[in-house]
Amino acid sequence: LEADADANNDGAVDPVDASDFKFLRVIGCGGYGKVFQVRKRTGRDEGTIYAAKVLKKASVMTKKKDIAHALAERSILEKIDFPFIVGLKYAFQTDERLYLIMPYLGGGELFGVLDSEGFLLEEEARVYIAELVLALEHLHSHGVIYRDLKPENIMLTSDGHIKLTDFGMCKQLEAKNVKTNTFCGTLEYMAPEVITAEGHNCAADWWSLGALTYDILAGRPPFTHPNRKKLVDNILYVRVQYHKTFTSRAKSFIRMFLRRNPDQRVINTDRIKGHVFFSGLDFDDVLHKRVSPPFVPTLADDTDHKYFSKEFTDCPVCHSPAPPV
Ligand SMILES: c1ccc2[nH]c(C3CCN(c4ncnc5[nH]ncc45)CC3)nc2c1
Repeated sequence: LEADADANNDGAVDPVDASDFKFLRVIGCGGYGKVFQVRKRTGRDEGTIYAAKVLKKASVMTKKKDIAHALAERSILEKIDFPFIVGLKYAFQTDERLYLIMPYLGGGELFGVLDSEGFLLEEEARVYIAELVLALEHLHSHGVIYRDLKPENIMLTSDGHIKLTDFGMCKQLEAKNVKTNTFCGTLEYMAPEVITAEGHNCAADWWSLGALTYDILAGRPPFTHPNRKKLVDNILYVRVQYHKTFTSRAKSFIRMFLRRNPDQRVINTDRIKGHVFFSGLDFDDVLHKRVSPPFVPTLADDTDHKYFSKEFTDCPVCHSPAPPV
């Protein structure tokens, strides 16, 4: 794979493998693998900090088609280069593991900001929503449906702008319990047609954007319930309630997307970007990061992991940072 290479000084390419990285700490852990903070030991980018997602093949890819699917999805990521979508810097594999090396995003999850703020004002929220609109527009223009847009997949860079991460390869596999084949991930932002597996297209991502916008403004998703069955029923059948703090333009914006019939959902990005919710916001300024984000992480250095859960970074037992062999 072309991503298995690292141009050296004379332009020749050297293969990259796990030994080219010092594994510093765990920053994410799921049923099918872990994500480590790593430092490159070699090449022109020696010293650079990356996030290394390490996927255990045996536990996730029991069929050749799963491996083919993961590699195909990986090759899409290698070709996508967009300000609000995390890139794939290197990708390589051993017999046991798949390695995806991505730029390290020190700001942690967007919703870490919201956890500390509770909810955002419309003026603040719409900067993030505008960046997400551009990210979805770009993905869809490349024929990629994100399908799993949710808070934990939206990270912040050190300058406070957003990056979409993961693209569902691991999360999709991680979320699907291979034994029962039932989806066990986050349902709150998932479109009805994805939940009922009726097949979906890019409209599913716009539903999720509506649910995310509601959450950022209200401090909770539009559909919640402690019981998963009742949560699904709410998503499929219950009318959305808007607190009186929602402005009419915010309700109008969200209502474009929270329509249960995907054919009635607004998916035209000119109409979306032209909505009064974004009035006064220049999307060319958004694209070129000329619009300041509402929050800029305060990071001491390029390895600062203060916005990552100590459950991972400090756990000495189950998450040893020793390089996976
Ligand atoms: C399987 C198992 C555990 C996982 N943890 C993740 C998260 C971990 C945090 N992420 C990132 N953090 C920092 N820089 C990052 N750059 N790119 C991503 C990233 C996002 C992914 N995905 C997983 C999939």
